[in-house]
Amino acid sequence: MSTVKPAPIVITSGEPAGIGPDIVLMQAAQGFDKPTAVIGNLALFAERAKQLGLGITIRAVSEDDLAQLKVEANTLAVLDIPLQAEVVPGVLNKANGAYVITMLDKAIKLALSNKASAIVTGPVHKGIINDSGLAFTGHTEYLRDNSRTEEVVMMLATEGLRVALVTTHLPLKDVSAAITGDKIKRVSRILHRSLINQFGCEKPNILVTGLNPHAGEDGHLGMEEIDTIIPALQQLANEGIETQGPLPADTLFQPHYLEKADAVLAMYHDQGLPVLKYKGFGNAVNITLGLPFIRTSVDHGTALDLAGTGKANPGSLQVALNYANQMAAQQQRTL
Ligand SMILES: NC(=O)C1=CN([C@@H]2O[C@H](COP(=O)(O)OP(=O)(O)OC[C@H]3O[C@@H](n4cnc5c(N)ncnc54)[C@H](O)[C@@H]3O)[C@@H](O)[C@H]2O)C=CC1
Ligand SMILES: NCC(=O)COP(=O)(O)O
Repeated sequence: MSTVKPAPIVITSGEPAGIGPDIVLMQAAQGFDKPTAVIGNLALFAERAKQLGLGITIRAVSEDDLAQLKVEANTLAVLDIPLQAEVVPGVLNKANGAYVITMLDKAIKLALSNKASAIVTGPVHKGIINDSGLAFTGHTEYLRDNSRTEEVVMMLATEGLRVALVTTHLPLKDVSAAITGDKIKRVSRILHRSLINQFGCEKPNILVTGLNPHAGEDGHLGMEEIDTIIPALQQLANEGIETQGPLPADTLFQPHYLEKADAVLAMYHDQGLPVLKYKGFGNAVNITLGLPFIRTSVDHGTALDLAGTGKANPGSLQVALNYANQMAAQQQRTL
C-alpha cells in the first residue's frame, strides 16, 4: 500500500459567465474536505465573491505549490489564468472561448503528470466555444482526444442509479450508425471493469437498453437490436461480461429492474440522462470512465440565468468532489 500523500484535486471553473465560478466560491465557503485548487481567473473570483457577498480569501498558487497545498477554511487556491475579455454574469462572450479550453488543457497536463489526483470540471457552454472558432463537443470527448485515449464512457450516477451511455454528443440522426457491435463491446468492457475496480461491484449486473421503441418489437420497429445489439451482448457474454438486454428503455427504469442493477447502459444521451436527472438533479455526478486519470463533473450546465445571483445550488459540485476524493483514495490504496 502506498504511503505517498495524494496530489490535490483541481477544479476547472468552466464558462466564466455561468454559475461555475459561483458554485466553486460557495463550496470554498462551505470548505473543501481535501486539498483542492481551482483553475480560473483570480480577479473574476474576487469580483464574483463580492457579488455573492462571500468573504473568502482568494490566493494565487503555482503548479509547484500544489504538492504542499493544505485544506484552509474559507480560502480558495487559484491557478490563475488570464481572461480574454471582461465577464458579465449571464452574458456569453465568444472572446473567452479560449480561456475555457486553456483551463482544460492545464488540468489535463496536471493530471497526466500526477500533480493533480483528479479533475473535477465545472460547466462549460459548448455552443460559445464553437462560436469562438474552437471545435468542441463536450468534456468527455475533449479529455479522451487530448489524453490520447481510444475509448471512454460517460456515466452519470446518483443515489440508487448509474446510467452509462454508448454514444454521447451527436445529432439524433447519426445515433443509429454510431451504434456498432464494436462500440457496444468497447464501452461495455470499460463499464464492466470500472464497476469492479472503482465501484466495488463484484459481479456487475448491467442492464442494456434497446435503441428502438419496445426494443424493436422483434424486428417490427427497427432492426438494430437483432442486427447489432444482441450479437454484441452475446460476444460479451463469451468474454465473461454478463448483461441483460436489450430491454425496452421505457419499461427498464422501474424498481423491478433497477433494484438489482449496478448500471444501466443506454444507447444515447437523451435516452438515459433525463431519467437520471429527474431522479437526482443537483445531487448527481458525471464521471468519465476509461481515462488515464480521474475526472468527475457536475450534473448541470452553465445556468446563465442564475450566474451572480447566489441562487445556484452547489450540491452537484459537492457530490463530484466526494466521488473524485473517494476514487483517488481507492486508486492510492491499490498502488
Ligand atoms: N458539465 C457540463 O459542462 C455541462 C454543460 N452543459 C451546457 O450548459 C449549457 C446550458 O444548458 P441547459 O440545458 O440550459 O442546462 P442547465 O443545467 O444550464 O440549466 C437548466 C435549468 O436548471 C437550472 N440549474 C442548472 N444548474 C443549477 C444549479 N446548480 N442550481 C440551481 N439551478 C440550476 C437552470 O437555472 C435552468 O433553469 C449548454 O451549453 C450545455 O451544453 C450542460 C450540461 C452539462
Ligand atoms: N449531459 C451531460 C453533458 O452533456 C456533459 O458532458 P461533458 O461536457 O461532461 O462531456
